[in-house]
Amino acid sequence: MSVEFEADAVVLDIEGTTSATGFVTEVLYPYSRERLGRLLVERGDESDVRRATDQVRELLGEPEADAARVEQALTGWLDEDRKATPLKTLQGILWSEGFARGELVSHFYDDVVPVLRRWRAAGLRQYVYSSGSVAAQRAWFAHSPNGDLLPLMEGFFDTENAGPKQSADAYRTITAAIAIRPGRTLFLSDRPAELDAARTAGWYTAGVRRPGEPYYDHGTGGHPEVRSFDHITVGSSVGQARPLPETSRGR
Ligand SMILES: CSCCC(=O)C(=O)COP(=O)(O)O
Ligand SMILES: [Mg+2]
Repeated sequence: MSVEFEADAVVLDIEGTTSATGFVTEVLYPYSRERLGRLLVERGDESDVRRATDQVRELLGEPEADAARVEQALTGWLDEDRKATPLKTLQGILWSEGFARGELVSHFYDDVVPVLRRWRAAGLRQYVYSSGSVAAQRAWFAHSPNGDLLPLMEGFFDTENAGPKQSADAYRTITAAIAIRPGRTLFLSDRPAELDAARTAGWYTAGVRRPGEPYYDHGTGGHPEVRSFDHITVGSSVGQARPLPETSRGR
């Protein structure tokens, strides 16, 4: 199915939307699992590590939890794929260093990068909103198989600077930060609950359903559905694209 939107900004989920969940769980997760323990023990004095460790203790309700207990909690959350902010902060540290060392290269579905280049050339403002930390997102875009994609992007949001992805308030926070009206912003995600929250905040939404992804069988919960970025047309008043007729607009 093809859908058309009249928007000035597009905000992208990563896992399941621009990129394969399998790559995240089979490449990135093991990479962080093998290194979390040493990070906690050897670099516990670094401000981001200390902040994340304190957040883990707070979530556990165990202010005295030692590094071993914190690591046990984090690996438990990794196993259940709980997208807890401190886990994502620590993973982001490890992944961004792995990308910088050339040990990791990100993954994008084939349709994504050409479309992002086209939208950017047309003047659309492009952002990311992912459970992965901003550090992880930036490294992901900087170290893609297509080279450095950071110049295509205007900004990055995660659960620390915006809030939980299933809360409408997070999308309101992003709206305030990017200074683009909610009715001119499109969110693309694989998860219906995230799309619901964005729609509650007044954004356009489209559910991305790709074969093999965990949410493929869940439907899009009534949101316009696409199987490829090639099936999305965005008309932008900041770019050169022509305005779309009212009748063909998706929502
Ligand atoms: C480069 S971000 C790493 C992926 C990740 O850890 C994650 O949780 C992505 O979740 P999303 O919100 O993008 O579905
Ligand atoms: Mg996702």
